[in-house]
Formats: sequence, structure tokens, C-alpha cells
Amino acid sequence: MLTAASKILNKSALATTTRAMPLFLSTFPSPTAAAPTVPPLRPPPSQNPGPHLRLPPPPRRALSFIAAAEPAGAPFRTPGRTMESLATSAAAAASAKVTYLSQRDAAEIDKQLMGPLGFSVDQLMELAGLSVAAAVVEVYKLSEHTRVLIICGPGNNGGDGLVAARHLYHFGYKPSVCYPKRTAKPLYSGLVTQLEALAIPFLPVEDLPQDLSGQFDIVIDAMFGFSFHGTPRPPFDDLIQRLLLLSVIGDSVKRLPIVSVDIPSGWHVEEGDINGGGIKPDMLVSLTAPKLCAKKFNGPHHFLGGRFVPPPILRKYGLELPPYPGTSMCVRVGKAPSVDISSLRENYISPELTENQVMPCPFNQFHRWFNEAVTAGLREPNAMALTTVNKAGKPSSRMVLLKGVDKHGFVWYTNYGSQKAHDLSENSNAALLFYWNEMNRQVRVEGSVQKVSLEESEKYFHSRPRGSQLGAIVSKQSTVIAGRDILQQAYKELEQKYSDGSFIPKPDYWGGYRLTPNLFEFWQGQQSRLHDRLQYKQREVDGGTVWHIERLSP
Ligand SMILES: NC(=O)C1=CN([C@@H]2O[C@H](COP(=O)(O)OP(=O)(O)OC[C@H]3O[C@@H](n4cnc5c(N)ncnc54)[C@H](OP(=O)(O)O)[C@@H]3O)[C@@H](O)[C@H]2O)[C@@H](O)CC1
Ligand SMILES: [K+]
Repeated sequence: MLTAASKILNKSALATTTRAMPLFLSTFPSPTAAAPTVPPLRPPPSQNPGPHLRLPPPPRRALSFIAAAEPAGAPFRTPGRTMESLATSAAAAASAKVTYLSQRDAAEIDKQLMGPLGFSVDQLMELAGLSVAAAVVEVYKLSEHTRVLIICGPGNNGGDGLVAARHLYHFGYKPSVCYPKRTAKPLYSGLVTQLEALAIPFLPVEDLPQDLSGQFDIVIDAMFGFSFHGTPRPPFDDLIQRLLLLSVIGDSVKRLPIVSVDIPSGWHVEEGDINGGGIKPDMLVSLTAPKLCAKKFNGPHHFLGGRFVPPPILRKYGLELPPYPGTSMCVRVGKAPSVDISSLRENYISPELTENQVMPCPFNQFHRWFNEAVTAGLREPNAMALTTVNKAGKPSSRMVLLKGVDKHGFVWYTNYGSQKAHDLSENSNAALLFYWNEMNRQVRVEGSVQKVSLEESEKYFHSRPRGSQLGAIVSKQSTVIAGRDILQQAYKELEQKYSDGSFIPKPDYWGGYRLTPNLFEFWQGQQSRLHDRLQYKQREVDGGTVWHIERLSP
């Protein structure tokens, strides 16, 4: 779904075969050659919403349930129904009110979902297990927590654990399952068969060591959910003892973390850990809505999963739940624990970047990585930090969007009155930085910057949505303004002026820049900080310019 420019460049990138790298590489075209117009480069458009689903009319009992639950009041907002930005939903989730369910209400909701509301147990279990796996991934990085033991009980809580095991396997973890009391129902035997097909080991209780921390990096407690009552019977009493042991082995940082599904097993569903002698999970993934015992959970990570609660249930039980971010299957309840910044570290696991794999031409190598970033579905892979330096040597950086790239350089558009424009008029040297976090990749580009032709700027300006065209006119970029309303007022006036759809002229103070590179560096994060850094620098050879590749120490 790349636009013309990148398609053309993709072709040239593809045409250049990967081969053993000679010391001196492809000739760089003269930067003085007339720069062609660079057609816009855009990340793929968001997916089409697709055809509207036509739902069959609900059965009569569904209608009566929904009608009974319907209040006369204002429309209800379903948590997670809107696609909020991560920032918006993280702020909303941290401050959201949360409703806690009694054991009776939890069981009743379960019945209504699987009765009048038309869900099947398989469906809900699949979504519940996926939520658990998604929450685990958010907190326990694969690189440090590969081996997961999932202890499954005899009911649906155990079923959630079996589903989570399958998803964790597909996410790259190494799950093992302890499932001592199997339920002879097709749903459960199907889940077991699915795990067996993935060669996931099923471990008998007798084969589990007393101290689980030597063999596993996480334990998922999927023994009992909201139907638990009394005190745990064998063999679960023994398994709970092993989880209890974990809280006394190692300190809170090194301890084997326990993730409880819906309820910490052995806890009273409403009262929680009554005698204080129960397990102390590090993470609780509440499903549908937290149960009353979750009020007593004081571990660092409380998540909510089960993104399927329809408005009739929300209304009937007056449920207030945090909004799910974006397309996520889970959301954190309350604030995230504060982190020690110095301890934040990622152990990168990536394919090696070697001299004989990279393209001889850095533009082609850039295109290869850019296309991979697009294919990986990264958000705004064309976002880049632009650093400029004024004549006094004072640097400044900001993010801008790459709008075109070819062998003449990297193009972006801005306001010619902005600070970066002032800096560039005094000093044409600049640096670009692309950071593709999810791929452990970074690309640095350095070079000199010139304005693109008026024709190129005009062409791009008129390819933008009309709202962006008006926004460019409204903003006298980097000047101090008294408030946001000034922008909104000016925008409104312009919107009115051009409401007939007439041509919006490009303002003189808006246009493009092109950075012509003299250096590229491709960085691939690796384990133990032994990162790959391949630098391309220009060299003069026989009157021509060639790119020379060197490996830099990480
Ligand atoms: N919408 C929702 O709500 C969704 C709910 N979902 C999930 O379902 C969970 C509820 O599942 P559930 O009702 O099957 O019961 P659950 O808690 O797994 O355990 C029951 C089993 O444990 C047994 N047992 C009980 N006490 C015991 C004891 N002291 N010692 C030993 N055994 C004991 C009991 O045996 P019994 O006592 O009846 O003989 C029975 O076999 C819920 O928490 C959530 O995880 C999701 O899948 C989807 C969406
Ligand atoms: K549990």
C-alpha cells in the first residue's frame, strides 16, 4: 500500500540482489543533478472498516432481557468501544472508577452472557485466555520470562489457563501445563488436543519440583475462579502450598512471579485472603469485571480482560470499567507501579546484521528496512527526529514526518518561519534519526539540507487533506500565542472562507526540505549490548563517489 515513490523504490531495492560486500560500493549519483519531484511517501492507510455486519434479529428472550435492562437515561458508553490513543486511554484507565462484582453477580452475568446475550462458553473462554496471555506479555517480557507453568483447575478458570497456554506458545513463550483434574467435555478435550499438537508438555503434580523457581520464569494460577468455595481440596491444596512457598523464596524483585486468573486461587471470592495465609500473586487478571476480592489485591499489576461486555450488562449491573486502549485485549486497572528508570532495560533479540547481508547502497538498505517496518505494522514508521544546529552551534531536535525518499535525499515539509528553518538558513548541516522500537532498529542519516523546488512543495501541499492545508496556513510555527482558542478561531474563519471547496493556495511560508546524505548508520539491537552498527560513508574513488561500509563497536 505504499505510494508511487516507494513502489518505484521498492522495485529498485528488490532489483539489487544481496551479495558478498565488496570494500567499495555503488556509485552515488552527483548531488548537483536536478532533483526529481519526490512523490509522497505515506505509511499504509488504516484498514477499511469493511462492509457493515448485518445481525439477525435477536431472539425474543434477548429482547426481553435488553428491554428490562434499558434505563430511561443517557446513552451508555461501552468501555473500549472507541479507538482511543494510548495516551488518552492510559490516563483514563488510571483514574477510572471500577466496579467490583459479588460472587452471585459474577455467576449471573456468566449465565446472561451465555443465555440471552448469545455467547457460547468457548467464545468467552477464548477471549478470556487471550486477555490473560496479552496481559502477561505486557508485563513479563519474553526475553526474561520464557518458561511459563500454567496450573489449571477443573472448571472454566482452568479452561482460561489452557487457552492462555496456547496463545503464549504462539507469542514465543515456552509453556508447560499442569492439569491434574481433567474435565471430560469436548471443549476441554479439544483444548488439550490443541496443546498436545504444539508439543506443550503436560506435567503430573508428582513431577513438579517443590521449588518451582528453578524450572520456570512465571507461574499462571488458573486453578479456581469465581465458583470457588470452601478450602482447596487435593491435589490443589498441595499446588497452592508450592505457590505459597514462592513468596518466601527470593526477594520481591527476583521472585518467580505468580499471575492469577480472575481470582487468586484459594482466596474467598468476596472477602479475599481471609487469614492472610493465602497466595500473594504479583499480577491479577480480572475477567469481565473484578470480583470483590480484587479490592484486597495489593500486588503491582492488576489487569482487566474479557473485552466483550455488552451495554445491557453494563447497564443492568451499573458497571464502571476502565477503557481498553486501541485494539488491546487487556487494560491495567489503577496506576502502574513507579519504576526505577535506571532499571529499565530491554535485552534485544534480533537477527544479526552482517556486512554481507546489507545492501551495497544505503538508500536501498534504508528502503528494505523501511518496507519491513511498514510490513510489521509499526505506527508512523516515517516519523524521524530532525536535529538542526544554528550558527552559534546550539542544537535542537524535533520529530517530523518523512514524506519522500529517493537517491537524492530525504524530504519533509514544514513552515519556513519555524526554528528549524532559521537554523537551516544559518547552517545547512542536519541529522535525521529513525527509531523503530518494536524491531530494535535505528537509522541515523547525516547530510546537508536544501529547500525543495516550489513546484514540489505546491504539489505536495495540494495532495494533503484540506484540514491539513488550512492548519498549515493558520500556524505561524514556533511563534508564541496566547492560547489554543486563537488557533481554533483562525481555523474556523478559514474553514468558512473555503467552505465552497475552492482551491486553497499554499502560503509562501510553507514548503519542503531535502537532506542529501553523506552518512548513514544502521543499528540493530542485540543481546548483552553487543549491537550491530554498520556505517556507510562516502569516499572519492577515481573521480566518483562511492559508499564504504564500516562496522562500529557498539
Ligand atoms: N463471563 C464470565 O464470567 C467468564 C468466566 N470465565 C472464567 O470462568 C471462571 C468461573 O468458572 P467456573 O464457574 O467453571 O468455576 P471455577 O471457578 O473455574 O471452578 C469451579 C471448579 O472448581 C471446583 N472447586 C470449587 N471449590 C473447590 C475447592 N474448594 N476445592 C477443589 N475444587 C473446588 C468445582 O468443583 P465442585 O466444587 O463444583 O465439585 C469446579 O469443578 C471465571 O472465574 C473465569 O475464570 C471465562 O472463561 C469467560 C468469561
Ligand atoms: K485463579
